[in-house]
Amino acid sequence: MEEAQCVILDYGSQYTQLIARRVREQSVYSMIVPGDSTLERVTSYKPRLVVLSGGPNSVMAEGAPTVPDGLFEYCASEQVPVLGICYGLQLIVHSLGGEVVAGETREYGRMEVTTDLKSLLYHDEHSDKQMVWMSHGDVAKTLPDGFRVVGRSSTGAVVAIEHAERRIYGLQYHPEVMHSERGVETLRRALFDVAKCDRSWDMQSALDSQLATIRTKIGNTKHAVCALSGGVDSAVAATLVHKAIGDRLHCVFVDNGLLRYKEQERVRQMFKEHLHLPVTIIDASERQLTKLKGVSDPEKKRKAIGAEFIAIFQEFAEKLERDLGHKAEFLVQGTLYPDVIESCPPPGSGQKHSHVIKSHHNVGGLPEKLGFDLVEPLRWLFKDEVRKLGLLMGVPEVFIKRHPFPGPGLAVRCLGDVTAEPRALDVLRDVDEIFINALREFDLYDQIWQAFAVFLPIKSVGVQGDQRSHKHVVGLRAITSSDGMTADWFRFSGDFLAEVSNRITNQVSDVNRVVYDITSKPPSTVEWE
Ligand SMILES: Nc1ncnc2c1ncn2[C@@H]1O[C@H](COP(=O)(O)OP(=O)(O)OP(=O)(O)O)[C@@H](O)[C@H]1O
Ligand SMILES: O=c1[nH]c(=O)c2[nH+]cn([C@@H]3O[C@H](COP(=O)(O)O)[C@@H](O)[C@H]3O)c2[nH]1
Ligand SMILES: NC(=O)CC[C@H](N)C(=O)O
Ligand SMILES: [Mg+2]
Repeated sequence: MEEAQCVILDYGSQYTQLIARRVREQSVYSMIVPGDSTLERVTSYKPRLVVLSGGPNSVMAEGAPTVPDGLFEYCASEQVPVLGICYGLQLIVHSLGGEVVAGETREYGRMEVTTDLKSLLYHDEHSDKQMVWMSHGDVAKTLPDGFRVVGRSSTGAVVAIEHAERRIYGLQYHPEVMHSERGVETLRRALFDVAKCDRSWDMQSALDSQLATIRTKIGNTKHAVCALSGGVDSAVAATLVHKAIGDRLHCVFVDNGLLRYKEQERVRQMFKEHLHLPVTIIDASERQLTKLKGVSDPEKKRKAIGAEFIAIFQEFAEKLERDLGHKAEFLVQGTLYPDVIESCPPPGSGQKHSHVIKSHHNVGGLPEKLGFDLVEPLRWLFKDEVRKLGLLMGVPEVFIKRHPFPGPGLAVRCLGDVTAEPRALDVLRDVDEIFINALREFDLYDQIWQAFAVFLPIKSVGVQGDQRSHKHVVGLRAITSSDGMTADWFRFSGDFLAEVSNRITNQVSDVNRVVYDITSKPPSTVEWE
């Protein structure tokens, strides 16, 4: 049986994989298992640290997930430390005799906490104050015997606890998210100072093992279709699979009518100059927009787009079979972990406690009858890890540095029925182009993780040239992030925003008002739908 120094019990947090990647970043191999696994399963990995993840449930609710029977006894007898995060902390408190109650207010986003520098979790820090990221409603009211508080919020709430002798630790905040300032250091202390793990994992070994896995899966004669979007994930996935199976890989790019300004031409040029892989471009704009007519529910829109993508890939595979005589049994997609976790708890993944946030077109939006076996070599990675893997394989910077662009494209940025207002998509394209060009001109593009415009299906009153106008409102969004799981809005200067707003209202005649989105994720998401 495989060994993993760190075993993460998953209670359905949006951030479980993020914990795993933070552990990978420390060169420690980790394994995620469902929160209700048996004790035997957990102990079979011979962990040196057991982490209990966050989750959407409340420990007080009937049927809420609990720790495997005997976990705390095993950890005590084998001297294996336990770290609970958010729901994990609440589980520790609830299971060992303390009390968890619903907080008076829920806490989402940034918060300053004061920590006890005597705790092993914080022991070599210079300051006892740090900014952390919260996402919870319940709080620990009384602690089980032997526990003490080692971190408090400015309002006095318990945010970190420990039982130093039993080596059980709990954090109410999320150390794994980038916006928790010193979260990585805290996890590092848990891994090395508390649990004495060794560093023995790296990206090159992950690359080698992925290549071997792909070769075994596709074999020496079979063919695969690769959905290529011009974005970084599919460029890296295609490069990886091409390394494994060479010309048996057939790439296809779909223009679904929801792309940005001149995207098809630009992507065609990028593929030609930089990627050197044969790509077939399919124009499916009309059929996709017809399918979206009258659909305004965001989930229905996403599913309609996912289904159409697959229909097009299937037709492409049939054409390949007719032209070349090879049946493509596999579909390669650049699916990343955030696509998976927000979309659906995939069967067998152990994420059955998670909530569906939105169905990404390439995961939860897929139709039931796929007709392909999926090859998704990046499925367990995050965007920045994919960028690193891409650089390791020599994928050109034009792909690596591009802002992400979702497969459902402008459909999730044009709220409601995208066909309701005939000019909506064109207005959105023009506004987006002005905004992105301004970011490049003012040297801001690379400081921002993702930026785009949103078309709102409402009109507002304005005055232009002494005349009353009744025109559309557009939103601008720009965020900082490292992986898209959490995000903060980018602090532009007022002058920059004024310049962009001016350009938009002067150049796009359908718009008389521009607003800037100042919400973090959580509580918002990056895209508006
Ligand atoms: N227009 C498209 N044509 C073909 N495949 C697409 C298209 N858009 C998305 N896909 C497929 O869906 C996957 C997920 O899309 P997603 O936008 O998350 O990744 P990406 O486009 O490769 O990278 P990025 O997130 O940087 O935009 C892609 O990796 C690709 O396999
Ligand atoms: O390929 C994709 N298909 C989708 O259906 C999809 N939905 C969101 N995104 C991108 O994922 C990141 C996180 O976005 P959200 O906070 O809106 O979920 C952001 O980078 C989004 O642009 C998608 N990408
Ligand atoms: N993020 C979490 O783990 C949340 C835990 C629990 N559902 C709460 O709201 O307090
Ligand atoms: Mg994309």
